Amino acid sequence: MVDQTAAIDLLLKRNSMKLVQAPGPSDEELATILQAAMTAPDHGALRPWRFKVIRGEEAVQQFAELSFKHRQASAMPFTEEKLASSKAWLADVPLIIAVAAQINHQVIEKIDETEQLLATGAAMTQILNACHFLGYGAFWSTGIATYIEDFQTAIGFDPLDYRFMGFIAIGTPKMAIPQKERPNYQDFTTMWTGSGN
Ligand SMILES: Cc1cc2nc3c(=O)[nH]c(=O)nc-3n(C[C@H](O)[C@H](O)[C@H](O)COP(=O)(O)O)c2cc1C
Repeated sequence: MVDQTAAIDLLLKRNSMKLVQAPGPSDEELATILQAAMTAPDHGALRPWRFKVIRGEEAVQQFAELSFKHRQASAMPFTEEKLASSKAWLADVPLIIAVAAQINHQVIEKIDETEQLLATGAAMTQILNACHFLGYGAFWSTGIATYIEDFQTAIGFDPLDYRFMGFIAIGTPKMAIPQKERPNYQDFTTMWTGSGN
């Protein structure tokens, strides 16, 4: 029996956590996290999301080095300070899931690119939620080289076919995750009661 109050309480407490370390999710937990992404809303059941799992020290470091190489060769290289802090961050991350939307051009008149991006973003949110539910820290980043086309191609997301949406760094939180003060939904919400209002 699902404890609905506990489930909602947990959902309301979701926070991103950037500072993570090993251990990352087990094989079984990783499967659960990725399966959670399959529950994302998805117009036309296109399943536009594509995931690349980058797991373990060697793979994560190769991904990091490739990102930094492209960033430093770009028109907007990091400062030495920013480079050092970004390297220090990724040095401890045990798992990265890089995500792209594979755009289906056949259906684009009915289900446009924005909708396909939204479905992929929703899948990424489900990954964040699943990590949180399992007690892992997770952080969605579009930093470093995410928007550099040569980097996108290098990791297998050729921009002709894919829209790279960034990566999620996942692991054991390095410290208790601080609970953020969230805005009140009422500040973002009005009632619409008909055209007379
Ligand atoms: C599409 C997207 C890209 C993001 N990219 C970055 C990023 O590159 N750097 C960063 O500091 N935060 C980035 N964030 C924000 C963090 O993932 C996180 O949401 C933020 O720190 C607020 O924490 P919260 O999720 O607990 O509210 C991004 C969020 C989204 C949705």
